Amino acid sequence: MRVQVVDHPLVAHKLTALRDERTDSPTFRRLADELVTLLAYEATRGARVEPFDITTPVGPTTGVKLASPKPLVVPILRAGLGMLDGMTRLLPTAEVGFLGMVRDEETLQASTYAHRLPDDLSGRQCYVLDPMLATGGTLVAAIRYLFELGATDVTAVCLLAAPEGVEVVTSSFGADAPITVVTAAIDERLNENGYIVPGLGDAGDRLYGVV
Ligand SMILES: O=P(O)(O)OC[C@H]1O[C@H](OP(=O)(O)OP(=O)(O)O)[C@H](O)[C@@H]1O
Ligand SMILES: O=c1cc[nH]c(=O)[nH]1
Ligand SMILES: [Mg+2]
Repeated sequence: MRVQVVDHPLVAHKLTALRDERTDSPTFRRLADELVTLLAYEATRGARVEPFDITTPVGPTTGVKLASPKPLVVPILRAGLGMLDGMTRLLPTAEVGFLGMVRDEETLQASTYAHRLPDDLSGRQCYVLDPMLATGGTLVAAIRYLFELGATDVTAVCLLAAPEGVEVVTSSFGADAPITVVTAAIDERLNENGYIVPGLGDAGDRLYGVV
C-alpha cells in the first residue's frame, strides 16, 4: 500500500480555505472540486495507456489513449459525491459506480446502504472518492467490496486523512496490497468523536449545507 501526500502550494492554500469554519457551502463545494482536480492529477499518474495512431495537420504520429477496460470512479455517498465532477473532469471516459455508506455516530461503524457497481472489476483501475479518511472503517469496507468484485488496483482519493485511518487501512490489507491513498494532508489525530483534528468538520454537512 502506498500513501501519497500531495505537497503543493495550491493544494495547501485551497485546503486551508476549506478547513476555515467561515467558508460557506457554495465556496466549500467549489474548493473541494478544485482540490480534487489537483489530487486527481497525482492519483492518475499510474493510469494505463495504450498506443494510439493519429494524424496531426503536419503528419502521422503515435500518441496514447487510456487503455481498456475503462477506469472506474466510485464516489462514496454522500460526501464523496462532492468530488465526482472534479475527478471525471480529468477522466471523462471513466465509468462511474456508486457506494452509499454511513458511519454510525455512536459506534463509528460504517454500514452500506446502497451499491451500484459493475459485476466484474477485474482489470479495471478503480478510483474511490471520499473526502475523509478518519477511523478507516468506511474505506476498508469499500475496498473490501471492490476486491470481492475482482478489483486488483484501487486508488483512494481523500481530501484529508487521520494517521489512525491510514494505519487501519494498511493493517487491514497489508503493506503489499495494490492500494494507493492520495490525500492533501495527514492531520494530527482523531478526537473522541472520531473526527479528524484539526480537520474540517463534517464534510457531508458542509458540502450540502446542513450546517
Ligand atoms: O473513516 P471513517 O471513520 O469511516 O469516517 C469517514 C467517513 O465518514 C464520513 O461519512 P458519513 O458517515 O458522515 O456520511 P456522509 O458522507 O453521508 O456525511 C466521510 O465522508 C467518510 O465516508
Ligand atoms: O472529521 C471527520 C470524520 C469523519 N467524517 C467527517 O465528515 N469528518
Ligand atoms: Mg458526514
